[in-house]
Amino acid sequence: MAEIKVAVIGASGRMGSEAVRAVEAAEGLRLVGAYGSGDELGDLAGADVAVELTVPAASPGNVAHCVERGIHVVVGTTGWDEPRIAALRGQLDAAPPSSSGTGVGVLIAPNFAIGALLMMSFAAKAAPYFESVEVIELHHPNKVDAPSGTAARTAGLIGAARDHAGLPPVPDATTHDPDGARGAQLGGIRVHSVRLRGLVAHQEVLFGNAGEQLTIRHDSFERASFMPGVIAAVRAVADHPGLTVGLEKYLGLD
Ligand SMILES: NC(=O)c1ccc[n+]([C@@H]2O[C@H](COP(=O)([O-])OP(=O)(O)OC[C@H]3O[C@@H](n4cnc5c(N)ncnc54)[C@H](O)[C@@H]3O)[C@@H](O)[C@H]2O)c1
Ligand SMILES: O=C(O)C1=N[C@H](C(=O)O)CCC1
Repeated sequence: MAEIKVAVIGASGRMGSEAVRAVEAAEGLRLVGAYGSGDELGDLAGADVAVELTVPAASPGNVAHCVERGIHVVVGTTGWDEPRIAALRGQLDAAPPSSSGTGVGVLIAPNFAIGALLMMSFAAKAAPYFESVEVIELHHPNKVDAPSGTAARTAGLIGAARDHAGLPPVPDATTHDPDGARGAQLGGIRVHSVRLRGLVAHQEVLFGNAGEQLTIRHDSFERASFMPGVIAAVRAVADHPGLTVGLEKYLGLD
């Protein structure tokens, strides 16, 4: 297999610095560029694949820059809502071919950890069987976005599974909540965001029926937990032209 040239955007950050080390240690991958805030991206030093790990405000611009140059992108940055995704689809339609002559591939991965992918898959599987469900995501206090990308994705999967099963809305008698104590509502699913010193990235999905509860919990204790997924995505993105949302699609876990 030919060597894959990789650039990391957001290379000084918590995830980016870990990704730099993981790429350097991975067989068949060569780190050709590491970019931080304010750096000129240019042609990304001839990279075949860019790993984008920055902030929601910068990510769409960075991804567009890569796509316009035929560079595949693995995106870990959160904040990719529907309007942003629609704009990216348009950019992909107009993209030049990649260095290998194939269509450009972009993966948006709300979570790279294998356990988190399974947690989301299990939650989608359980969703049709429970009357009530709520998502609690818990992260380090330096995180700038809420709810987490993982929680938004989980709520979307659960909502779709409930709709498909013809379930009614989640029961909730609340009529007075002036301070937003019931959390955010994403597609009809309540999501609660905790920010606590000492945490990394954690999520619980609570399902309830009369007389029983199912809790599905995932914990990332270290950012090392994300790196096998980042490397797998870098290796696979060129084989998946166009936009893919969710690493589970590459791994056959969906
Ligand atoms: N998909 C996953 O599994 C996963 C896991 C952890 C974090 N994340 C997400 O990854 C993103 C980064 O998280 P983090 O904890 O590393 O954040 P961080 O704040 O530690 O790092 C972000 C870095 O991006 C840099 N940056 C900002 N604008 C930039 C630009 N225009 N060009 C280049 N660099 C720029 C910042 O200077 C900083 O070094 C967040 O959106 C987070 O939610 C995703
Ligand atoms: O630390 C973060 O920030 C994380 N962001 C992603 C999210 O928002 O879901 C993945 C988990 C860690």
